Amino acid sequence: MTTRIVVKIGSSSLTGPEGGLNREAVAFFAAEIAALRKDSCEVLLVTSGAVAAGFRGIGYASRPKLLHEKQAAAAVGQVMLMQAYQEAFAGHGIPTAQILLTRTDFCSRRAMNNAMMTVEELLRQGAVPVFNENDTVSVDELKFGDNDTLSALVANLLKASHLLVLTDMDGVYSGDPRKHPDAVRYQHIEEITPEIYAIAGGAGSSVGTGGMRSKIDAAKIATRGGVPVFVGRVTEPGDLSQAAAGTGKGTYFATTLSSLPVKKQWLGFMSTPLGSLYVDDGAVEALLHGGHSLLPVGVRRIEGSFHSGDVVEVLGPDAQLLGRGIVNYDDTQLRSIQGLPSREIVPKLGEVHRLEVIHRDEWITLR
Ligand SMILES: Nc1ncnc2c1ncn2[C@@H]1O[C@H](COP(=O)(O)OP(=O)(O)O)[C@@H](O)[C@H]1O
Ligand SMILES: N[C@@H](CCC(=O)OP(=O)(O)O)C(=O)O
Repeated sequence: MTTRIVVKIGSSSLTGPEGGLNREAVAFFAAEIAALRKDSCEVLLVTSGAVAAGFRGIGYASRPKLLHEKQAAAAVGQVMLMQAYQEAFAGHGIPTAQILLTRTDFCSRRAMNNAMMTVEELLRQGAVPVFNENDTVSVDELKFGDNDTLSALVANLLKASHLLVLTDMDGVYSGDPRKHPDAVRYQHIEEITPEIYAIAGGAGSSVGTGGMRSKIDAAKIATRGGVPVFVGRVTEPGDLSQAAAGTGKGTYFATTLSSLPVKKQWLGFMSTPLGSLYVDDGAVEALLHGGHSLLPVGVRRIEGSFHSGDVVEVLGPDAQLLGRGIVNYDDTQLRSIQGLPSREIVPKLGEVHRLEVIHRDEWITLR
């Protein structure tokens, strides 16, 4: 069985500190990916660097901060980026293809199925699909925020064997090494806890976007979808194959979970919850360990306004996120039955199509 690998390359690895595209870096990564493919791996590439590559070409002295300026720079830089990859991979006899996505695309099952079919065909034909966010049409609140998240969504969707997130640090440290010289590197992170989030800071270089926090977010999404993750540096020939083999210069996030059906991926990582349900300890046990549905008796507090069929998030008594699900009541109905045993629901509301607040089949654990 072919090993399918998603490689994400951050801006910090593709551009200089003053911006502009480092074409030698593009050629280096193309050679690394070509070597992986010789080891009978399929490789999908998620690349940043469009904004960083393009901003000087459109007259900005430094990487823009305003959304429309970033979008203009990306529109210029994306052409430069793809041209550089096309030339670099052509030297290895590998065709490249451009896939531009936005978060809105991921919310559409139809768009995702179309994208998946295109990507599977490209892989069958021996091409390297090169993904980036479609910065021209993304808007601030909908942007992935960074390509780390995009790479995790792609890895889950295409059921990758590994996600390799390449950056300018050789892994996740106990603090940003730029600010904490005594920080120590984690070789492996078994569980992504609030303490791990606490050590992950923002972007390091002048061209980065997501920082280590977004890489932790991406690792959480990918491992939840059954994809192990590497975050680290690839600077010498052979480093990428080492990263894929588990001996890379970085941090590994393992997972024992299986890949998720597209519906659960959408529910967990692409949907927008319209409400929050706070539940009691009994409901926490039922949802996290019992494999049960959420019943009205376990609901303690409701926030937001929503209709039956919308997505809501569910939180425990400690306000920690437990997961997301499709709710079977609107918020008004649910407020009138919260805390009631199931036998009292029909007398209270009349006939309902489902007693469960969230049915197990329409639930995803995110804890
Ligand atoms: N705990 C941490 N461990 C390692 N790097 C960290 C940590 N917290 C913040 N960082 C910063 O995250 C940066 C990598 O993210 P970013 O700047 O977005 O790079 P990229 O362009 O590769 O995505 C590092 O250069 C580093 O300065
Ligand atoms: N679409 C943007 C992505 C920016 C981004 O995510 O940057 P990074 O944090 O360096 O991966 C670009 O190509 O510049």
